[in-house]
Formats: sequence, C-alpha cells, structure tokens
Amino acid sequence: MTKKEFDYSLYLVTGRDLLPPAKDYLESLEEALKGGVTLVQVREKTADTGEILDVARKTKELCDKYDVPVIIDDRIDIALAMGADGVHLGQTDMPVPIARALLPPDTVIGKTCNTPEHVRVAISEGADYVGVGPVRGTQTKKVKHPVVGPRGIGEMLQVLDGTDVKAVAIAGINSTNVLHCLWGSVSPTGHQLDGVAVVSDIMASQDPYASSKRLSDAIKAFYRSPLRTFSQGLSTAPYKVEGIKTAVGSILRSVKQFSPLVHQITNNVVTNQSANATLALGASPIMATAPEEMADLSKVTGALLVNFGTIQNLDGMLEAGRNTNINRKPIVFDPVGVGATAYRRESAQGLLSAWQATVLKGNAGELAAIANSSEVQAKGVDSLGQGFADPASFVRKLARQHRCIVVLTGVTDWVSDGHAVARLSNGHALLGEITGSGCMVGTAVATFCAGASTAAAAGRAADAEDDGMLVRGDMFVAAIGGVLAITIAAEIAAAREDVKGSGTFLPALIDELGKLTAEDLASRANIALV
Ligand SMILES: Nc1ncnc2c1ncn2[C@@H]1O[C@H](COP(=O)(O)OP(=O)(O)OP(=O)(O)O)[C@@H](O)[C@H]1O
Ligand SMILES: Cc1ncsc1CCO
Repeated sequence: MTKKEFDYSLYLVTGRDLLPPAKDYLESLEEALKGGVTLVQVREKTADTGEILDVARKTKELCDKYDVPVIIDDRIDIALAMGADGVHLGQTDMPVPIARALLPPDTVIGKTCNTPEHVRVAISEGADYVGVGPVRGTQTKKVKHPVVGPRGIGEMLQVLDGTDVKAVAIAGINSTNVLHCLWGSVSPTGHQLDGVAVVSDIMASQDPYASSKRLSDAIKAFYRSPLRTFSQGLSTAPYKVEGIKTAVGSILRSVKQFSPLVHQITNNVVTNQSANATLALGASPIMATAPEEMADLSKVTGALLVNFGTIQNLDGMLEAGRNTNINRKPIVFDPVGVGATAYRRESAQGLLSAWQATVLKGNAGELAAIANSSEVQAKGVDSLGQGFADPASFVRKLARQHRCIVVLTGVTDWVSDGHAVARLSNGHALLGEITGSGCMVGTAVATFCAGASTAAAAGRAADAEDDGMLVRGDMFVAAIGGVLAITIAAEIAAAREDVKGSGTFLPALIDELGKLTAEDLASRANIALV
C-alpha cells in the first residue's frame, strides 16, 4: 500500500487500558473494523517492548484482513520490527526528518499539532499528515494544550492550503459531536478535515461495531453532502430577491402550521416581550435555563436562541447548544453587549467553540467585538457611531470565519451566508427607542429558523438516507425572514394613530406581528442582494 491510498476518515486510536471489563482487545478491534474504521493507530504507553510488539503484530495481521493500514504511535523500533504502514509522532517525540531517514521510504509519518505554528513546522519537516487538536476536553489523555475547538482546527487547516498534507482532528470526538467537528472546522478558505481520530467512543464501547458504524455513517454523510453552509444558495441557482420574498412567506406559513417550540435562554430585560413576540408569530416559546433539562428539551424544540444580555446561566447555554447540535436543530446566538466586559468576551468565545451556531446576530459594536475589530465601538449593549465602512464585506467574512449565517443589525440590516449578502432596509426609528428591539429580532430569527427546519424535517421520508446536514432548511432565508418580520411589523405599528411614542409602540408591535402575513412580507420587504 502506498501512502496516497490511506483513507483517514475514521481513524481509530487504540488503548487497551480503555477496554470495558470482559472485552478482548482483538475482538473489539475486529468489531470496529467491521463497523467502518478506515485506519488504526496502535497507542501503547505503558507496556513493555515485547508486549507492544506482540500487540502491534496481531493488530497488523487483523487489519490486513480488512485492508486497513496500521500506524504505530511514537515507537519507530516497533514500526520497523513489524512493518507498520506509518508512525505517529508527538511534539516531543523523534523529529520527522530523523524518523524518515530510519524508516522505509513509503512509511507514512504523522505529527501531532496544537497550533498553526506546529502545522507550519510539520509541513516543512515533510510530515504526511497532521493530527490537529485538542478539539475538546477528553478523559483519555491529560490535555496539555488548551482546547482549540473546531474554529481553532480551521485555523490550522488553512495553513495546509496548497499542500497535500492530510489532517485528522483529535480529542474528545464521538458520534454526538462528530458532525459539529467536521462542519465547524472547515476553514474560511474551504479547507476541510480528511478525517477524525476517535479513541474512547470506540475503544471503551461495549458495542464497538455499533459505535464505529454510527461514526462512519455520519462521516460518510458529511463527505457526501454538497452543502457546506447553512444556506442552499451554493448548491442551487444564485439567490434572487423575488425568490427570497416568496420563501420568507412560506416560512411564516410553516411557523403557523407547525407552531414549533422555540427554546430561548435570554436576558431578564426582554424575556416577556420575546415570549410574546414568539406567540404572536404563531410559534410556542419556552424560556428554560437549567443545564439539567437541556438534553430532554433539545429533542422536542424547533430551534434554540442563546442571548447572553444578562449572563446568569452559562452552563445552561453550553449544554443547550451542545444538545441542540446533537439533535441537528438551529441555534441563534445573540452575544448582547459582548464588548462590554472581558467575561462576556471569554464567554462568547467559549460558547462559539463549544457548539456550532447557525446564526450569529448582533449590532455593529457586538459583531466588531466578536471579530476582534476596533472599527466600531460600543457602550454597554449599544453600538456607537455610524457602523462599518463596508458592512457587506464585514458580514461575508465573519460568516465564513464562523461557518454560519451572520445578521448585522442597525438602521439597515445585513445578512450573509459567507457568499450572498442581503441588505434589508425596512424598520422604523421607534425600534431604536425601545430596549430589546435587537433581542426581538433574535427571537424572530430563531422562530423563522424553527419554522424552516421543522418544515424541512417534515418533508423528509422517515427512512431517508442521512444527508450529513447539521441543520436542515435554508437558514439564510430564515434569518432574512426573522429580520423582516420585526422591521415590517414595526413600520405598520408606527403608522398607527394610537401609537404615540415608545411606550405605546411596543404593544402595537406585538399586535402587528400577530397580524403579519406572507403577503405583507412580500409586498413591503425592501431587499437588495449586494
Ligand atoms: N432608526 C432606525 N430605523 C429603522 N430601523 C431601525 C432603526 N433603529 C433600529 N432599527 C431596527 O431595529 C432592529 C434592532 O436593531 P438594533 O441594531 O437597534 O439592535 P440592538 O442595538 O441590538 O438593540 P437592543 O440592544 O435594544 O436589543 C433592527 O432590525 C433594525 O433594523
Ligand atoms: C439593557 C440590557 N442590558 C442587558 S440586556 C439588555 C437588553 C437590551 O439589549
């Protein structure tokens, strides 16, 4: 087998110490191979040399039957003694060029990398693949380096652009988070992982066949899927304004038809008006914050909104997002006032690497803080000044960076999927005079996302093949729909004779949201694609 024939997609790293009681190593390994493992690394940290050699030989004999290559962790002597297909080297192991000189020329050499700089060095040393991580915390190995999350993996993948060095992500990957890892780690340049390395989800399993099969099915579905964003604009014809107007109307109809549950963890300034806005649109709000209830809730919700205007429940936010990803439902993240304190900035980064947001929404000050840009300043939860000089480029870039739909609010609103950019010019100055109008936009976006994804799920046959999508339905259009719902209802409300100022405006806005129709959206929407 030559180097180029390796399939890195489901890379098993062994560890006999992880086997559950009464499980035999070779028996577990064979079940894992049958389940779809494509590459095996023998990792033995404590056994004597003779024993490691014996395990490695037996591993190779079994893997040969399945035409699966075997890589040895660290021990070049063992690799040489049993004719391994490759070796894997850590940052403190033998340098790649020395290993290369000692090993047969067709031996694949992999290197663990924790930073983009490590990746640069690995390329220059001539590594064939890099094991990049840690993606998340793990129990199998003391993590010496900070968890980088899928976004950090994406930064390392970008360094590999233009090379044929392969990459697998490592640490804490299991069948519940593998799609998030594969999806969220695609670099802004479109560089994706060649596979994922899995340890305990397979090795510690009572049923390694089932565990490997679950992983293998999800991975294959991901690589088969042509869609790499939460919109459908890449795989089909480019968006057109008229098409968007029709599509937002049908999402509003879906919201009313399915009345999805919209789970909202939001701030205590706007909880009540957000719940009422959700009801007015025809969906059903649930404002739940306890981490203990997130696994149950995420199974039945249509979408999740995380708005951290008054952060009191970060653990609930983490759990809610993780579980919502597992159940492949949309997550709208509204990092209210993120620039105001270091705690908010750190919390936002933590949440963005713990789960994959579907829509990231904020005003200019908030999104500038997320992007580490000093172009726009904020005062608490409010954005200062005129906003970005080139909002279209800003939202497109941020969407690519975070692999999600970005909604930038302000007098004009901007929505991007990383490719298309929509400029939305509806709204009324009274929205700027009430607190939480941006928060209500977040709620409406989450409600439209719930409508779109519930309708997409209802349209799928029960036995349809897994499509590898982290979220189903067009989230670019859903995000536009949510913004339009609030801004158009605001225009109608502000024109009413009984509205005398911000105090009478808020209830009128809720009334008009309740009366809003697909036709209102289509006839009043002021959309330009730029
Ligand atoms: N002067 C205005 N004219 C038209 N629309 C406006 C105006 N001000 C705000 N809006 C609309 O109000 C919505 C909320 O946007 P904004 O950027 O004010 O949110 P925000 O700063 O996050 O608000 P908050 O912190 O109060 O929740 C947007 O959809 C925007 O279009
Ligand atoms: C005023 C305020 N403070 C924290 S959240 C919030 C609501 C508007 O964003």
